[in-house]
Amino acid sequence: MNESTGEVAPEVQSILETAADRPGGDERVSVTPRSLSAAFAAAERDGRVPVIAEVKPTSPTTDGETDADPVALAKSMIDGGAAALSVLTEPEHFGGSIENLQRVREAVDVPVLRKDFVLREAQLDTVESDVILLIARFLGDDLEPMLEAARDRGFQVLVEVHTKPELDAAIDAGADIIGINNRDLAKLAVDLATVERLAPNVPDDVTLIAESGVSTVDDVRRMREAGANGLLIGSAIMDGDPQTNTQRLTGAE
Ligand SMILES: O=C(O)c1ccccc1NCC(=O)[C@H](O)[C@H](O)COP(=O)(O)O
Repeated sequence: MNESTGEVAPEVQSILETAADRPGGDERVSVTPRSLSAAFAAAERDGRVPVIAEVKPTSPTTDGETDADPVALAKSMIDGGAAALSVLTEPEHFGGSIENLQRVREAVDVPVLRKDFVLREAQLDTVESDVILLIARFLGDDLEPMLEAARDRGFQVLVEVHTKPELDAAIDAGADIIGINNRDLAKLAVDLATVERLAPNVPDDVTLIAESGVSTVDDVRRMREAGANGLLIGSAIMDGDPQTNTQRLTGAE
């Protein structure tokens, strides 16, 4: 783990410890990705808010765990208008799996984000996805080499930030898709003002994604007004009927 991690909630400390122990893939992956920007543009043309809907069986801040079939969940999110999907592959704290990602990506034709805590280059080779998440806080000085290593394999890279220094680091590293996480991993508290505060510092040619804590149509509008090109939404879609929930949120404008 990188020195720059700083203080994090005990749940996140546990996530990082298990992530550090997880092996990488045996062979270098080579991805031909489905374009996230094309998927967002298609959604905009249809009048849908570009939403990356997340298959998230559980999390440290969720009660219980769903045993619903991830492929059925994914298809209902797409029927609800999701432009892209995110699939948790972290097993211990989020109930995710590599198999879930593989099955979902095979079953749909939209871009699929691998949502995990990737800390080392070899972990990029665990499985193919169209987009991969790198979290600036956990990578520190390794962010730029990891971004390059991911792009060399064909991945589109979503770099997640929560603070202005992390945003500056992401921009310096050359990130062209940046997710501002409204969830503070030090306390697990969510504050939508995070996106509002940081978004004005994001260059116009960067695709900006508002992550976490978006529950209502008003939240969607608030994040869009702050400048988000797309939104990553998990709990509010998973809680109840995923198709109806996705339809409500993608139809917010
Ligand atoms: O969701 C959590 O409880 C969580 C706890 C600790 C670290 C990360 C966590 N979430 C990861 C995510 O990035 C979210 O799943 C994603 O942004 C969607 O958030 P939400 O719409 O609030 O479910």
